[in-house]
Amino acid sequence: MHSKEQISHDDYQKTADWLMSQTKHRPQVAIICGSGLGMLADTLKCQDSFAYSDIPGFPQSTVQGHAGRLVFGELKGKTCVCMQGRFHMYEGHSLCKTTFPVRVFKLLGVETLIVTNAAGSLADGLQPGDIMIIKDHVNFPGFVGLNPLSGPNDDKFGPRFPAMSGCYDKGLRSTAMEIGKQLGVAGLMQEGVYAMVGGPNFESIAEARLLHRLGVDAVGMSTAAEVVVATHCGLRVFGLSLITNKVVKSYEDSDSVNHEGVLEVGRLRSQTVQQLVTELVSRMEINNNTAI
Ligand SMILES: O=P(O)(O)O[C@@H]1C[C@H](O)[C@@H](CO)O1
Ligand SMILES: Nc1nc2[nH]cnc2c(=O)[nH]1
Repeated sequence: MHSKEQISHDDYQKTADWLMSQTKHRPQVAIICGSGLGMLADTLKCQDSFAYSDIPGFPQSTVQGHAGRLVFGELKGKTCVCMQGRFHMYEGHSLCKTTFPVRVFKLLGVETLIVTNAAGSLADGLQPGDIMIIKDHVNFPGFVGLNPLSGPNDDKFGPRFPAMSGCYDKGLRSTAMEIGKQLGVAGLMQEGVYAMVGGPNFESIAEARLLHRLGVDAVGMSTAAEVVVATHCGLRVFGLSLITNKVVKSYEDSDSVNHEGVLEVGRLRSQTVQQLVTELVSRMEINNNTAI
């Protein structure tokens, strides 16, 4: 299922055309909300929102904490589109389906993608409630050929062999750290490496130890595939992980992670994440690139 499914340029274009026929908003920034972080969409003014089930070609969200709505609106003078709910491999979607919205955003004229997620920390210095600014990722599904760019390359979006060095924009990362200082939350923030695994199970202790030894700071079940597709089509990317739990690395530790706990930390930190993203969008420079 994962390697065979192909989506044509026309399929992405049809969805983009439908959305442009339904809203006057022409977004410059897209935001993908992670588990428990859907409230980011609530900050948009003059909203037009669409249930995923009403959008032609869109996959459906099946995970608790992912509302399944695409929200357009204004944030600090920038036009944004916000995914209240994302798609994961473990839901049974192919990777090109999980990343379908990213290419639609490109066709809508989006220049910058903000990705957020809930993640478990491997790094000893990252505690639940901390915010990790993603400086790089490890795309584990890609190691075994599960890559959204597999199959014939669509040259209209980008090159066959895209570089991934520098895929998380350095300028946006340092602006975010600066904003953290001004908001008085610098103590909660640090940069780190995110790893995407397939899920849906959380890590065994041996897997956690392996990830830690490999230099992974936080692990989750999304994001890297979206960023690969965004980078391929030339979007500027900013990513953050809300650390919702520590990944258990010791056989003596009786802690155990669950999805409700993940959502709860999302609720507790929602306002801080919202302030950080709002201020980042406010300071962004937009080039007004034309859509493909
Ligand atoms: O959509 P994200 O990556 O934020 O969701 C994480 C990974 C799983 O979907 C879920 C586990 O609680 O949270
Ligand atoms: N794989 C993984 N995903 C998460 N999402 C939130 N916490 C975790 C975690 O500990 N592991």
